[in-house]
Amino acid sequence: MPSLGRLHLITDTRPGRDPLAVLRAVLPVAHAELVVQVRVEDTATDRQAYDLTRRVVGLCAPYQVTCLVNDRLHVALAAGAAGGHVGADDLPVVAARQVLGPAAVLGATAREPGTAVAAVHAGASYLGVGPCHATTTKDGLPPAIGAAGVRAVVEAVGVPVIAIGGVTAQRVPALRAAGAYGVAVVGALSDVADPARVAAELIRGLSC
Ligand SMILES: Cc1ncc(COP(=O)(O)OP(=O)(O)O)c(N)n1
Ligand SMILES: Cc1nc(C(=O)O)sc1CCOP(=O)(O)O
Ligand SMILES: [Mg+2]
Repeated sequence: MPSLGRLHLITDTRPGRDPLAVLRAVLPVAHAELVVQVRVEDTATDRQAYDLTRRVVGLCAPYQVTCLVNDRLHVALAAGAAGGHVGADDLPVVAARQVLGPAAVLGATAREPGTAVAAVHAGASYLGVGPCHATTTKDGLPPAIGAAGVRAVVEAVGVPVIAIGGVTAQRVPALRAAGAYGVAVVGALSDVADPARVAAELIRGLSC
């Protein structure tokens, strides 16, 4: 299993966004500290997800950057990604592990310690934990759990915890202090004029 980067860039495929331009800017700054999770809108076709993933895998390869695919594990396998990420509406973690095989990176969403422990027993190699803070990127999320909620999960499991939801460079130190191994971001890198500069700030915070 590849060692896990601490900065997870989740592709922003909302209208008007250019996830590949953001990735091209961030890769030379982040190198192997980066993980890219290809996440497409539910309305996207598998072909669109596959084509985007192939391009991401191709961009990541020279930097030894891990590429994962959200939800659509068949796309991950077909496109040569290193693994995938599943949540409560996706394949159960144990089934996702069967699909991907023992060597793949498999992330699972957990919002509290009980789900987190179950996901690790079922085969998750890391956990996405949140929403840490309010976010406008995704609708329908439960209330933010804050750094304290992240700490509760960290104390319950032995796999890397990736904090997600409203994460900014300013918020990284508190999340790291709570035991987060890394962070996953959409808007922090997609909604800014200079994603390379922000990626460098995020990585500085994650290195402490
Ligand atoms: C790192 C990380 N953490 C959490 C999620 C959310 O996954 P999920 O709950 O399945 O929701 P969708 O992203 O599928 O809408 C994630 N993708 N990555
Ligand atoms: C895709 C996703 N999942 C979340 C969860 O808590 O499960 S929060 C989120 C969106 C994160 O975007 P931003 O960095 O712009 O807040
Ligand atoms: Mg999902």
